[in-house]
Amino acid sequence: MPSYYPAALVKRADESLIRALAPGVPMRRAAFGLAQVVLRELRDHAGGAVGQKVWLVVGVGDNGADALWAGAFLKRRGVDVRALLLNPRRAHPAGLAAFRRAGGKFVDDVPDAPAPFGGGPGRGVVVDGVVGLSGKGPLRGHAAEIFSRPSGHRVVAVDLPSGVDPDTGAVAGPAVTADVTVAMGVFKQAHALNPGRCGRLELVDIGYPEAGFGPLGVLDGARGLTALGQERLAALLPAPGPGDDKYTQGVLGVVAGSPTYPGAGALCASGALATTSGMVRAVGPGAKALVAVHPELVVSEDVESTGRVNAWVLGPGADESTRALLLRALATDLPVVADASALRLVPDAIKRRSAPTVVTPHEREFEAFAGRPVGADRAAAAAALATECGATVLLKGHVTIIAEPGGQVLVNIAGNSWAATAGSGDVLSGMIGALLASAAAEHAAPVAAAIHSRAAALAAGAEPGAPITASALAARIPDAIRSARASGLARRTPSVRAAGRTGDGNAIGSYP
Ligand SMILES: NC(=O)C1=CN([C@@H]2O[C@H](COP(=O)(O)OP(=O)(O)OC[C@H]3O[C@@H](n4cnc5c(N)ncnc54)[C@H](OP(=O)(O)O)[C@@H]3O)[C@@H](O)[C@H]2O)[C@@H](O)CC1
Ligand SMILES: Nc1ncnc2c1ncn2[C@@H]1O[C@H](COP(=O)(O)OP(=O)(O)O)[C@@H](O)[C@H]1O
Repeated sequence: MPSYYPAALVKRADESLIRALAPGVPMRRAAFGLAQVVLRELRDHAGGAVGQKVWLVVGVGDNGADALWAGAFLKRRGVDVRALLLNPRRAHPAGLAAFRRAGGKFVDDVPDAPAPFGGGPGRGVVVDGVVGLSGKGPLRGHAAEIFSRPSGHRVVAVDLPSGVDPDTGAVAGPAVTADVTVAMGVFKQAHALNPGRCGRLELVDIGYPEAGFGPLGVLDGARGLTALGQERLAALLPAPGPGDDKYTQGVLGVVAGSPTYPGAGALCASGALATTSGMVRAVGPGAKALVAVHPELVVSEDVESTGRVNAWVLGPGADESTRALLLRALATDLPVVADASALRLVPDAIKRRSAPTVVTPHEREFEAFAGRPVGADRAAAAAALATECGATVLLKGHVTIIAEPGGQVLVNIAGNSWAATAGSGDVLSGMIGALLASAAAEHAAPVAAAIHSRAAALAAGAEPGAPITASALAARIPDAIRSARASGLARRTPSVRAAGRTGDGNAIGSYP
């Protein structure tokens, strides 16, 4: 079951839900859930709810109606709620009537909170009810003006931050940056693809059956993006058993580092060594320098004289002197991770492969390798390249997209940005390689990405964290694996109502 759905499917599912329940029931549940979140925000950031201010910025659709119904609930709880109707003639009639009946007031603007922007009196909540599932393009007119200036209030988005594309998460102009986004019923793709605009995620149960969508049908078998979750991650992490030795867990060959870039090779090897208790072989002109840093590596001169390996990592820190070696490894029928210099030096040989291949570009490498920029729809761009090349494409970033050649797309939401440091990609490719050589080969890329983000968080330390090096990240891989295995074992299946973004935001799923 995916966890993040395309908007068109959710609209159809909402229609089925309305038919299955009494009309208005899903929306009243949505509004009640929204009101609860706003009350919590007021208590946490404005010192209480009674008498505190909430501004509803209301568009013309059901998203605005959610805001108005929530405003009516809040008014009855003693909150001072005011609605700004962006288009008064087209505002949702029933929502408007409910808000009026509750004694809500109407305003023409949202005043800024008194400076400084600390918590306490004067600071309220602005509810973004401009657009939700049917939103297209940037915010316009008055809505653009309101949400473009930092008002000092907390911003709570209804379902989706307006101005953010519901399916791609792309922003093409003015858009809401929410502190909290209250998703109705199910998460949409933008919740995974643009966490920076969504802020904290809350999910409201509007009546979908908890154990799936069978009775409603519409979302059954749907494609979207699905959270990997702690239990799944823990289950996918390999661990040696009583019958294992260093060979049976998978042997990885690494062609990384060179006289020009010795450091990248060392970092790649550190990622690989920390992710498997099997064996890592270093091959090529950079190998001798690597063994000086990592004595566990088994070194050889070239691909032919290397003992048996189960997978290759090719490219981090490689230079022109490794080209022939890269081509020989690519010519084998073993699984390969092609990263960094390999993508630049031997792109055609990578694209020609029929054996399992993972390419791991960041956006600039993607453009050079694919011959076109990533564009606004990162998931679709990665999916298209994966289909074209018949390879797994791991597009790096805060949200890492992992697209499989068969159309499945996996997503890892880092949850923190400390991994944005030189060399951390080299560590990642080593990690993927180690898993690709192991029994966990099928999910090597998303599992490695999830552990990589977790290791970065551990290296950065407790909030608010501190800058890390790629070496520090690699040093925390064992802790990341240990904690992932432990929390997966401890965690029970979360209920829909309790679910929010998972701590590390790891997701695995498919793209239409
Ligand atoms: N039905 C239910 O029971 C439930 C519904 N739910 C809620 O309904 C929401 C979906 O509501 P919705 O489909 O009515 O559309 P919505 O997103 O409010 O857009 C309205 C109109 O705005 C316009 N517009 C588009 N882009 C724009 C822009 N950039 N700037 C300005 N205007 C723009 C465009 O109209 P147009 O201008 O094209 O005429 C569009 O049709 C969903 O997200 C959830 O919150 C939940 O409570 C669950 C139960
Ligand atoms: N803003 C960010 N938040 C979280 N992770 C990030 C961010 N930017 C980059 N990363 C991660 O850091 C790593 C950087 O890889 P890459 O760009 O190849 O660096 P290098 O080439 O220096 O090793 C990738 O795993 C990527 O997903």
